[in-house]
Amino acid sequence: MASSFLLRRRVSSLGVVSRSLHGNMEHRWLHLESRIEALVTLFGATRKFSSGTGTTKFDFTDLTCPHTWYPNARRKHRKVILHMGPTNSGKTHNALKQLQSSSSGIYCGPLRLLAWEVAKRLNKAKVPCDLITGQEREEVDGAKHKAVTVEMADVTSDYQCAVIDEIQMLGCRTRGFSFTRALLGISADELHLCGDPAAVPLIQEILRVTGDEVEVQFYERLSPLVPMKVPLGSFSNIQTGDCIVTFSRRDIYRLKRKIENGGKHRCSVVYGSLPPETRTRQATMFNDTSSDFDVLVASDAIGMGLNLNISRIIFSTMKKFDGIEMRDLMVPEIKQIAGRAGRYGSKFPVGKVTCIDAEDLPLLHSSLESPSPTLERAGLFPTFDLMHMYSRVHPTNSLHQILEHFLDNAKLSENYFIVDCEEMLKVAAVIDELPLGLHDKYLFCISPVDMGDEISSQGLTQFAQNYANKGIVRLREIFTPGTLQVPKTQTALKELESIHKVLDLYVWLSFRLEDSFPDHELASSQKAICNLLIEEFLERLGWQKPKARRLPSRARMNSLLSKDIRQHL
Ligand SMILES: Nc1ncnc2c1ncn2[C@@H]1O[C@H](COP(=O)(O)OP(=O)(O)OP(=O)(O)O)[C@@H](O)[C@H]1O
Ligand SMILES: [Mg+2]
Repeated sequence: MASSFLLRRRVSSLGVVSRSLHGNMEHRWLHLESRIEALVTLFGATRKFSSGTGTTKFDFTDLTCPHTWYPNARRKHRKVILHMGPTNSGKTHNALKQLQSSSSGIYCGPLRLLAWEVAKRLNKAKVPCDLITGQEREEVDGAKHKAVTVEMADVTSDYQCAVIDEIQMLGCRTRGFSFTRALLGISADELHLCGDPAAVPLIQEILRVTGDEVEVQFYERLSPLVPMKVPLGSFSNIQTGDCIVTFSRRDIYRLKRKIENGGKHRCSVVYGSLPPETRTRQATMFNDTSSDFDVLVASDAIGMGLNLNISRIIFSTMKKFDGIEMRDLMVPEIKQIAGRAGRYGSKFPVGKVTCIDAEDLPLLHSSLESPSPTLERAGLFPTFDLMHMYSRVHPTNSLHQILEHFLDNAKLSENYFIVDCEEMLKVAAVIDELPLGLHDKYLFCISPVDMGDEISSQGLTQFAQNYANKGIVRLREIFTPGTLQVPKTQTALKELESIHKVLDLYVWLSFRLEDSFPDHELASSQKAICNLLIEEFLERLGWQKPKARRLPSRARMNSLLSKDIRQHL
């Protein structure tokens, strides 16, 4: 499988970027320069800015007034409606009703899956809606509505209505700043925020300086959630509609096999590094009562985003490795996951929740009874414009140095924290070696690369090197179509998931540097093939009823793929 990607760690000679190949960038730079001048004006006439002499009185690291970064939104008197309540209480449903009946609008969600679902819902209701995520642009004729992932929220257009879902994520250590940006920056007459009541005081405090009108609506759960007094005990007690929650992929596959070996149930799986398309299809199979897949084994990736017909959530553990240490699950995590059981309107109107081991029950019960701790601060990150202005005054600084400077010196009001940008720093350390402009470097830094994944990080390095050297990155230079296979082991599966991440990264870059990453179609079709091969692996794994295999793998794939994609097989 690894031979599919000829990833090289180093390219010996670094060429000079061909400007002609970057023609489309020139226009963007001119536009950026004028925006920067406008920003300098906006930040106050009393502060002096001089890029020519290298002296300035402008404090770029003063981030105490982030609401002033968004003049469009500040010109509006926004009506902000907070829909606050537990999971499954109809918050998003009600906000979407407003969006649907507005003349123009935008939905911003934390996940691609949520944006897909909203675009589908609006289009079905005959409200044309574009879908825009980092990796998708599906434009619908006449659309005045958009469903986007929060990072893609547009803060330059005007909307009648906007929705930001799962707004409590503004406290997220890494992605919080995107929610803060949407909250402060979206220019809409009506802004609907859906989420956990723990975010209410902070949002009210943040919006105190914007002049917006704020109204809070509290919601109750639409269906009961019953914490069980008894643990699952034996696996023979697993029933149709159960969802077993665990946090490592190894445990997910171990539990799937264990349950399927019992001979009574088949398991769909959902976890973070599965491609989103595969996650959706696994969820669809679980929801479909006519399929064999009646039990779900999942990580906390089900906490948000998927509509699942779960009867009972069963925690296999109440501990999780958070990248640094094994720790107990926190109250909001437990409530978010447990709340998935008993979705309103599904065939399981009462949700139940328990653990495999009796010793975990006290933590489960106490957490479900506790309110989530109040959010204290929202994530913030300097805009690219600020970093660019700083770099004009300190032209020798690398992006890594610029980022570190902002991290070390940022001045913040008490409502904000600077988000963790470890991942960006890792990319910057690689990219700073290349002859690229600041904007290009920044683009690679904010790309959806997983630097903890060796194949994914090597993919990024090679894309950046080829881009810097030649100005054009052909997918075939590092990837040989036709070599992907159904994985036979979990190691091979993990590798295929990583290859999917690299292809996803290519697609992401192709939307931003269209001329330099021209193989958008090929990358998309190879991604689709990865999804099918991963699904084929999942179907082959574990116990199977004799009738379970419907079609031989190649025939099934051909039946699902378009002619365009089949030619790459
Ligand atoms: N008034 C309603 N009529 C019909 N269905 C509804 C209504 N309100 C909510 N639902 C359905 O109930 C389910 C839960 O609603 P919704 O997704 O809005 O909850 P939520 O509070 O946003 O939950 P979460 O915290 O999980 O995001 C959805 O399937 C939704 O379509
Ligand atoms: Mg919701």
